[in-house]
Amino acid sequence: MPSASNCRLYLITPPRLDDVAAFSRVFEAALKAGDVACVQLRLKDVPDDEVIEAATALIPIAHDYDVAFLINDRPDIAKKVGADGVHIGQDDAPYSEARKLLGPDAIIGVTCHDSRHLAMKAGEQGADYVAFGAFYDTATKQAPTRATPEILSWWQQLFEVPCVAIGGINVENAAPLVAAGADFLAVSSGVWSYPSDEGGPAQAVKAINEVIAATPMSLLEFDA
Ligand SMILES: Cc1ncc(COP(=O)(O)OP(=O)(O)O)c(N)n1
Ligand SMILES: Cc1ncsc1CCOP(=O)(O)O
Ligand SMILES: [Mg+2]
Repeated sequence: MPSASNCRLYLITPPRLDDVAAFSRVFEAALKAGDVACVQLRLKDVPDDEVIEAATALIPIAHDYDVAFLINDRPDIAKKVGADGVHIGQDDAPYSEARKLLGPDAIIGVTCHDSRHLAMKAGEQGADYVAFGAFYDTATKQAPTRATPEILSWWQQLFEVPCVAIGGINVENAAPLVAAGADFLAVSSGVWSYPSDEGGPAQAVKAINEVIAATPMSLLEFDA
């Protein structure tokens, strides 16, 4: 039986930001264009100083729009820059360490790939969300697993902790994940690489919000 979806957009920054001032302008236009619940600063293989510089520029903008700001991989940097939390993967700092460092109010999300077991473990530990993926092909990361939408329906039906869908999500392919029960769609290239002659990232944020608004939740059948 279809019911209204509460799904929201979760932005992941591009993996490199060569010009933080220029990106800040694009970032603000994107946040102005439609609902965004959360932003994750995901700069890979760059010195800490670059992460700190980007976070220092982007956090005030995110907070102006009531958007939570997370740091990828690094609870220590999240604490240092005053971020709202951290996203950790299975090869990053353990959940318990991140929670100890950041305290009870921080948002801590955990990568669970396509694993029910990892998600139940993260949920029991106290994670604020569990992330499943990759749902589609993506050039942003060599994703080690491919998830199917049934895992979202399974999680949505059984647990209170929100679930995030990630991996290759864009305006065209977002709807089945909303219908399957994703609480958040985590999107990077589907927003930042949206063609400028079609309105660029701001238009992508608007269009994904329109897809979310037009898509009721209609949970899939799953194996028990
Ligand atoms: C929301 C969200 N989900 C999954 C990931 C992937 O995290 P991880 O497996 O640690 O890989 P990297 O992002 O660190 O390359 C994520 N970052 N965000
Ligand atoms: C970080 C991450 N983890 C699994 S897929 C992925 C990449 C997300 O970026 P995109 O939305 O561009 O596929
Ligand atoms: Mg990681």
